Amino acid sequence: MIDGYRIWATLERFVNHSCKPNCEIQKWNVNGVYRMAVVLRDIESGEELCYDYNFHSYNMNSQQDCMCGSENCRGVIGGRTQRSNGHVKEKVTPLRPVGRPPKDKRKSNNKLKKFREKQKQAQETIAATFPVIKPISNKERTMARKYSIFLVRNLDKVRQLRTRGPMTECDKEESEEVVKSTACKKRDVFITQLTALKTSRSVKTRRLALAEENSELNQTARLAQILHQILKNLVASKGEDGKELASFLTLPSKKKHPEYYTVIEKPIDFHVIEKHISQGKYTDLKEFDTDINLLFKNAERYCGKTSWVGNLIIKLRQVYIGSKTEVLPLLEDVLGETVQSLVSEADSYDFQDEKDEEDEEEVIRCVCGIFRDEGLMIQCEKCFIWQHCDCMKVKGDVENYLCELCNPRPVSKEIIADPQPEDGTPGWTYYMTLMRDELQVRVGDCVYVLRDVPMSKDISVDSMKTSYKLVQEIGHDKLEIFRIERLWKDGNQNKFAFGHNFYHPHETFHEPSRKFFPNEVFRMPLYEMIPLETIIGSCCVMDLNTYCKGRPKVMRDQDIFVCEYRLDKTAHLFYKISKHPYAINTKSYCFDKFPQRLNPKRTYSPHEVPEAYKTKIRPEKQILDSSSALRKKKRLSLKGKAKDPKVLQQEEEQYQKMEAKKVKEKKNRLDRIMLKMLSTVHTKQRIDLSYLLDCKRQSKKPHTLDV
Ligand SMILES: C[S@@+](CC[C@H](N)C(=O)[O-])C[C@H]1O[C@@H](n2cnc3c(N)ncnc32)[C@H](O)[C@@H]1O
Repeated sequence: MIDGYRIWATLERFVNHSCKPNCEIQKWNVNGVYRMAVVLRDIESGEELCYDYNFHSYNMNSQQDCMCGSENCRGVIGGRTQRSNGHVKEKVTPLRPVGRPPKDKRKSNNKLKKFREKQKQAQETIAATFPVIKPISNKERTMARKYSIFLVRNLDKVRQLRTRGPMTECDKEESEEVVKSTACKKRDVFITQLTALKTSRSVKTRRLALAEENSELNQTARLAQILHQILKNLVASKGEDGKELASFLTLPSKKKHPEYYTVIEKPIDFHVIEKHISQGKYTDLKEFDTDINLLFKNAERYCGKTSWVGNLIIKLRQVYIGSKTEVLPLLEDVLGETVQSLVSEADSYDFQDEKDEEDEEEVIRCVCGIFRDEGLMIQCEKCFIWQHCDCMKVKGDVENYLCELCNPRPVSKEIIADPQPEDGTPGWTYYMTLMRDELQVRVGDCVYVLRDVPMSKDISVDSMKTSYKLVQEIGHDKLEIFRIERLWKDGNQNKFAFGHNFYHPHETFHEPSRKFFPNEVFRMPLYEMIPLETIIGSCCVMDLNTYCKGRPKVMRDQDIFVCEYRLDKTAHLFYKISKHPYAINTKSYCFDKFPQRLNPKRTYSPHEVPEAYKTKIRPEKQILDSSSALRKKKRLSLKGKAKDPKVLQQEEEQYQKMEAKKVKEKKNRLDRIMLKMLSTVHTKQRIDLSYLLDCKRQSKKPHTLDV
């Protein structure tokens, strides 16, 4: 550990940065564990060791000044390859290790070379086949990515090039007009709404108006475009006979089929949904989802699940899920992070649940405690539960097999992994489960791990330093969450686990505006090896979909965490986890499903805004309010001593003057502090904090302080 940010690090943490270093940091893979090595050049006696941090600078405006004193000092620590204030820093040749470059470097260099060659070849082929299309500008590219315009436009172009040769001017105008007219059609409704809203908002500031336009209307309009696309896919999907599947799903005439309207409480069809989209009714995917599912359910209810319409609905559902997944990146762009769960909602509930019900009777209960249907399984003749043959040390062909409860016998709860990992260390035995006293820990489990317990002087036994036996003195908030990926006993029968950590939100680097679930954690790619002694207890980290469905039995609520993202090594960047390893069994014998799926919302925790700041009372007013309360108190205490009303009025006026003077003094002091702060900020990079004064502006004349 060379980063002392989270836990106590090793000696290497004291190595300072230099722009002209005499060491470098290399990453080595030692038995599957990453190690950082400080590799030295020839060092003079007494020479200070230093290496080039080359940090990725998180905040380009507040980089740390470098004091290495070397000739080519870059002035700041790190950011060698980054742009700083618009300039690329001078490139410094890094110190190269002697001999062959590390394996991964060689590989990536080769890959890059191959990729460039392939790219060149592809470009040559394209140039030979088609006339060259003028490359699009950066601005166009950004817009094209955002709205997928590029794809449509170029697809048309390429198609035309293939069929009829180059596009004529006339063709161009035609295709542009089609794109323009559809875009206009979609936008018109919202522009009308926008104008209506603008007129009713004339009292508000322009900035506020802009913000509202961006966050609400713009979002709805962009969402509408995507929903149109999904609906278009649904309506256009065809069955085996070539007929459009959706053509059977239009609402019947009320006169001809009045019975339909007595059976179906909320009739809906694709035309209604399209109308809702065009009117901007859908502000999130959930509302749209509800309507589409209602349409499917109505059809199933009226015609029956097993009818030909029922079969048609199954196909349409698949098209629907496929279309949603296709536009997922666009949806994420418009709606934010929680889209994945919404997209997977329909499939998870409608299909998975049915499947679960079918398999419900097949109960797995094995000594390993793992509820996974894997390897050869055997069923108890008496209680009908299934067990893993490997765990029970039986072969699949045993007749009249009875589990350890129906036929009581001693069984080991430490299950050896079969086969042993190929890259395992010779002399070590790898396990699927191991016992830490009474606690059974399994590969795939999440556990609380105790780390670096400050040792009190009277504890003389060294092994107690990080033992679970000290947990009562530590408190659960000091524990780390750890996913076990390997378990083994070394040659001396010491037990170890290998796996990775999860970070809590406060341990990550994130924008202040990022929201979190209260029990959200993030998967870290830092792997480590821990003695089993350091494991305190079990917990459970779930993917969002399963988290919304229910809870594993025998797991306390406070030990449940939800994880949707993994972090990079620096804990700076968040990546969505597409496939979660170690899926949780959601069958009823080991999982309690909620009657209704949860819909958790992310909040600003752990950056909760103190209550006092949430109220709209301005600090000034608060001071005045509290002082008037004091005065009232005073007056009450003087009750009984009659005073001349004139004297009272004079006193009141005097008091008000004093208060006003105090407020003025405070204001002056604040101005002085702000001006002082301002003088420390680099002139070119001033930060505009004027928005902080917005609430003042609404009631008073504009503030002129340029912060
Ligand atoms: C890993 S620590 C190095 C050890 C640190 N000097 C100490 O005594 O604990 C990194 C910190 O040391 C300081 N530092 C290291 N190299 C520096 C340099 N060239 N110029 C200025 N500060 C430096 C910075 O404060 C930096 O955040």
